[in-house]
Amino acid sequence: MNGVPNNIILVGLMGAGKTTVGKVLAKRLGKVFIDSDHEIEKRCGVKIPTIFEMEGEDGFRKREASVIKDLVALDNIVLATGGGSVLLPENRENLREFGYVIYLRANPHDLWLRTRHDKSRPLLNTPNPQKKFRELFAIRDPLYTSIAHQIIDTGRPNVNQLTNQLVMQLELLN
Ligand SMILES: Nc1ncnc2c1ncn2[C@@H]1O[C@H](COP(=O)(O)OP(=O)(O)O)[C@@H](O)[C@H]1O
Ligand SMILES: O=C(O)C1=C[C@@H](OP(=O)(O)O)[C@@H](O)[C@H](O)C1
Ligand SMILES: [Mg+2]
Repeated sequence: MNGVPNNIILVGLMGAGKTTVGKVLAKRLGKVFIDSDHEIEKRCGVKIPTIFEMEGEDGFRKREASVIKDLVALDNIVLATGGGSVLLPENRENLREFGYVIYLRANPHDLWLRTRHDKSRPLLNTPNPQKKFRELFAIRDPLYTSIAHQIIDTGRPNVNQLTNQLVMQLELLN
């Protein structure tokens, strides 16, 4: 591969840091940052909770698959995906082929701590979001792992430390 791969894809559960780390990482690497959720919102003209309200999760997944299919035609980007992007086999294939997939991993408790004040994630709008995170982790951790070229545990370091670590590791790839 010789150094930093052309396209870098961040996957992981809600709160893993895909959007936050992705932005900083793209800047550091001189790549364009794209977030598939922002792209879906741009195309629809409404926010994600509204899409879930109007079309349900299935409707959202169809839009997400269509956006991912278009984004993997680009080049030299850092792509932050939505946490559920790995559910469809079609997306997993597209993402894995597109570039270097990094799974930002965190435990359900830390993910809950990071997201509990943010109301923009419809799947967490339940009486017991901590339980929801445990359930999502059980289903999705194997899916993220199945397409990842690299798995990073995000427990301790802050966003900047994490990005520094990632840049170093990417530069050392061969
Ligand atoms: N490694 C980290 N350490 C501490 N806080 C983090 C870390 N990664 C992300 N966060 C915080 O968690 C929240 C969710 O991050 P975000 O980038 O939106 O996650 P995602 O896009 O994966 O759902 C943000 O407030 C962000 O600052
Ligand atoms: O995990 C999921 O199914 C989702 C994650 C969200 O993105 P983040 O992972 O960036 O929070 C967003 O795509 C939507 O609310 C559904
Ligand atoms: Mg995000």
